[in-house]
Amino acid sequence: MSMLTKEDLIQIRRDLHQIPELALEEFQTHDYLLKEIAQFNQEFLTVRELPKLPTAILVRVEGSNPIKTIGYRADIDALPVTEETGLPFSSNHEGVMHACGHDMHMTVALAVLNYFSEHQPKDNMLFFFQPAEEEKCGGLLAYEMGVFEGEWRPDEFYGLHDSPDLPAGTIGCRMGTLFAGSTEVDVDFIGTSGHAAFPHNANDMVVAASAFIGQIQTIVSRSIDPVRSGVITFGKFEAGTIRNVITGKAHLEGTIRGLEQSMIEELVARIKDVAEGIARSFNCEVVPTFEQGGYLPVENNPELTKNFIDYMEANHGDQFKLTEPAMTGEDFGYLLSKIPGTMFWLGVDDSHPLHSSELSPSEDALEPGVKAIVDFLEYRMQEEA
Ligand SMILES: CC(=O)N[C@@H](CCC[C@H](N)C(=O)O)C(=O)O
Repeated sequence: MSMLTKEDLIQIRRDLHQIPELALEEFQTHDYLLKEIAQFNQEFLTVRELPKLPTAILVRVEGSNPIKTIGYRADIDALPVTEETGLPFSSNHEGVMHACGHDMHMTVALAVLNYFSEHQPKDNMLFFFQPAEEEKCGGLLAYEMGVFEGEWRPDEFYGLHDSPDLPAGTIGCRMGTLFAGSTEVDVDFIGTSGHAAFPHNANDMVVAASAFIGQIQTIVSRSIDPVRSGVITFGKFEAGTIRNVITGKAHLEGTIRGLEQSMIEELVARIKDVAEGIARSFNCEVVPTFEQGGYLPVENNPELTKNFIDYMEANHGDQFKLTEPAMTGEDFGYLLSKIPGTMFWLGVDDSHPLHSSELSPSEDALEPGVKAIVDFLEYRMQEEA
């Protein structure tokens, strides 16, 4: 088992929880991870940093008699959320929080790496501490800069996401699509600014953007077959500066989700229709822009995922659950489109959902999660390719 004790795991998690950083700004996190890794047995390890992706860390573990390389990825970024957990180890970074549990992901990955630094694996291993999952697609950035080449290219890739909906320590997975694809959408409104007292001399973009939001939320509910699944969420609404000025500008940021790319394309087309309609009815400019980047659906490789599920059901049956697809996005979907692998859930048993300012994953998930993953990876290396 991992040479890190439960107390070590909890301390690492809490240290990381206090220093959450946004996509591509994970500098303190990077330094913390390097410091922890430097304390591991270095005999089999090669640590690699990426000048063009300076907060990323790759660690290669030399196998004793390798026939393949197994990759394990953990995302390291946080969200612009003001923490409201009231925990004694709450975020020290104002307005930033590990509201998606990536502190848990990093802790589990460190523990798994620590184990294999003490117990040389038969096959090579590659640990990827990845920046920028929540936005800016760190996995795609790394892949496109050629990181995963030669001895740094895994033959199969694994990664997890924490799930507040599953009991602490439970592993969840499914064949096929685990997570939705997502496309980011920004919408800019251009009208005419003016005095609050003379609305007839202005063109109020708070009203136009609000009408847009109202109409947008009829797309899924009124024009999509209810047995299919799609999501449109606008999480950011910026308009205006003071109560007595009519703003001539508004800016919205949202996200579109679908389990098939065709659903996302359908929603994009309908959003464009609504934008054109609002522009006409409010006599203003409405400019939507769309960006998918690396947020492809997370498609679990059939052979590797069957192997994963069969192993978990046979050896951790009381700790394993087949799950339904989720409308979360994950840029691990991009990496899995290039390198076969499996993403799975780790239950953290919390009443608060992912991205909540009160998310508080159960630390009881850490030890059983590490053990299940170490056991599976050792099993994976016993099998011939
Ligand atoms: C697991 C998770 O919460 N992932 C994020 C991925 C965000 C992708 C992109 N920035 C977007 O907003 O579509 C999620 O929000 O699902």
